[in-house]
Amino acid sequence: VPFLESRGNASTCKRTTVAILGGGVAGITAAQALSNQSITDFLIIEFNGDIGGRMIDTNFGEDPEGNPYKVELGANWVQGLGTEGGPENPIWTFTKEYNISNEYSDYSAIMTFNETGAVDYTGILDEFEEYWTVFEQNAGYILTENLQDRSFRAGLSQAGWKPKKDMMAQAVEWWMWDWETSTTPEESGFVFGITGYNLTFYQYSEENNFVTDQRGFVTLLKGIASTFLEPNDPRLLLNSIVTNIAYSSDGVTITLDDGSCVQADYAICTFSLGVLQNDAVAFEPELPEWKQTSIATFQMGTYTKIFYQFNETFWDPETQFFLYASPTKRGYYPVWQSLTPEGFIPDSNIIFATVVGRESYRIEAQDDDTTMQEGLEVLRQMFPDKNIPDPIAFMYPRWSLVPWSYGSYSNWPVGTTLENHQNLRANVDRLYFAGEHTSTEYFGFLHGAWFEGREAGERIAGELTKDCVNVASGCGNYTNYEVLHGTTTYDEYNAFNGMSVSPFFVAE
Ligand SMILES: Cc1cc2nc3c(=O)[nH]c(=O)nc-3n(C[C@H](O)[C@H](O)[C@H](O)COP(=O)(O)OP(=O)(O)OC[C@H]3O[C@@H](n4cnc5c(N)ncnc54)[C@H](O)[C@@H]3O)c2cc1C
Repeated sequence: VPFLESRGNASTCKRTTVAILGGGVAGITAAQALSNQSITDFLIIEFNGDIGGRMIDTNFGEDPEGNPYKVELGANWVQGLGTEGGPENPIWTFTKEYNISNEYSDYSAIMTFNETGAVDYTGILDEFEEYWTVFEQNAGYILTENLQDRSFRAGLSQAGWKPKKDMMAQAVEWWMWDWETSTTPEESGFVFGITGYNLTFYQYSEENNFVTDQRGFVTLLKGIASTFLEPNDPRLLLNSIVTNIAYSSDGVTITLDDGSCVQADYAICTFSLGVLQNDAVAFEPELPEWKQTSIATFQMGTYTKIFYQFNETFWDPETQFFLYASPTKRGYYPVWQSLTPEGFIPDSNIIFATVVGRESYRIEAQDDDTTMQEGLEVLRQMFPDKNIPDPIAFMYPRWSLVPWSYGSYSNWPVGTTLENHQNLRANVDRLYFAGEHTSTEYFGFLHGAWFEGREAGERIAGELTKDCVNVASGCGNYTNYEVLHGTTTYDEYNAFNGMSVSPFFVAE
């Protein structure tokens, strides 16, 4: 295929100043930042038929009148709200502004179970909380002294938390770690695991509010978008799938799957880390080594909510969370969340389980009925005295297979550095990047995407208008690191360190 043909005939491309690739939170806040600086010539190019990205709901089950409920498949909580006089999470600000119905998630409204039924091991939860202070001190020391990072598992273990084969302790650990990050303590880095937690929950607050709005959580994003987009605004291209991004120091040409193209002075790619990792989009030229390394390094987790609606609430109607410890498998249908309590959706009789990571991949690969039966079997163990009926509705998404996301949200693996992550953020020529995954402070969260979209928009607006409003970190190019250094110099590979043959030795 001739080069020009592969990326569309540039002379017939739509022209725009800034192409915003993706209409999720980051794409919308990027466009808003441009609008705020009077740059109105932009195009938002979005795969789906609506904006929102990972803020996405679906109809599920039915209410007493026979109308479906709305449940959130993706983001569901405002995480870390804010304190009086302190900084406020922007997602919380807009949740209030657009009257998004929500309710405080009370993590102490919890009951604990194992395969024999209800067994109170909430004491282990309290114990883990006490260890958390030690984790924080240790991680803080490693960060300030620039010591070698380790896995979250190693961090836990060195602080004295060793769940061993106690499945109830493992369930507690899953609830406190895997549930938030979608990854195991073995896969996660220690320092940035603790840092990420602190920056959201200590900077704002330790409150998480669960959104139950029957218009969908995305109503919030639509509210923000309505401040600068008209209804049916021609600058929003929906159902438009980007396949190819050709970039240079002069501009960016974007090709869509129908062969049409957009030529822009700048572009902001807000596609998820999963999309970038799955080669769903081709870059011309290939992204530089430093960029590719960062894309390959960070992890895309998968978080799966498995929804059941019953014809009655057979569980305690006031309890929000039911934690289950499987006798054989850590992370097997571990958390069940009820929508019955006051403030949620009381008449719904909806309860949903959450699994992450490998368990998500396992159930994604099997049919719905098999998964439904597995969950029911767990519920029958948890409530041995109840006669548990078959559900009247059942559903779960398969996030790791969704072609516009390929997973749920990102996490920092073992042994990475701030520099490597900065490379994930950094632009390559006129092609900028933003999204949940580029947030150093709030990766994995809605507010991370919100800040990062705004920053990319402000950096480009600063270049175009010569008026830089992003005072904290400037406008135009992001910092990037061409070379990432290891911690062992080549001459240390010697007999004194136990390596008496060269690591490159090959017997003749
Ligand atoms: C199951 C789940 C639970 C979560 N829970 C929470 C939570 O409770 N609280 C919280 O704060 N955060 C939560 N998150 C994270 C939050 O949803 C994300 O951080 C945020 O929505 C990411 O926004 P974004 O703009 O970076 O990316 P996205 O929302 O993914 O936006 C990128 C956009 O690009 C589009 N796109 C992708 N590929 C293409 C292509 N080839 N061509 C054109 N367009 C394309 C996509 O359709 C999408 O609209 C959750 C996420 C998931 C999946």
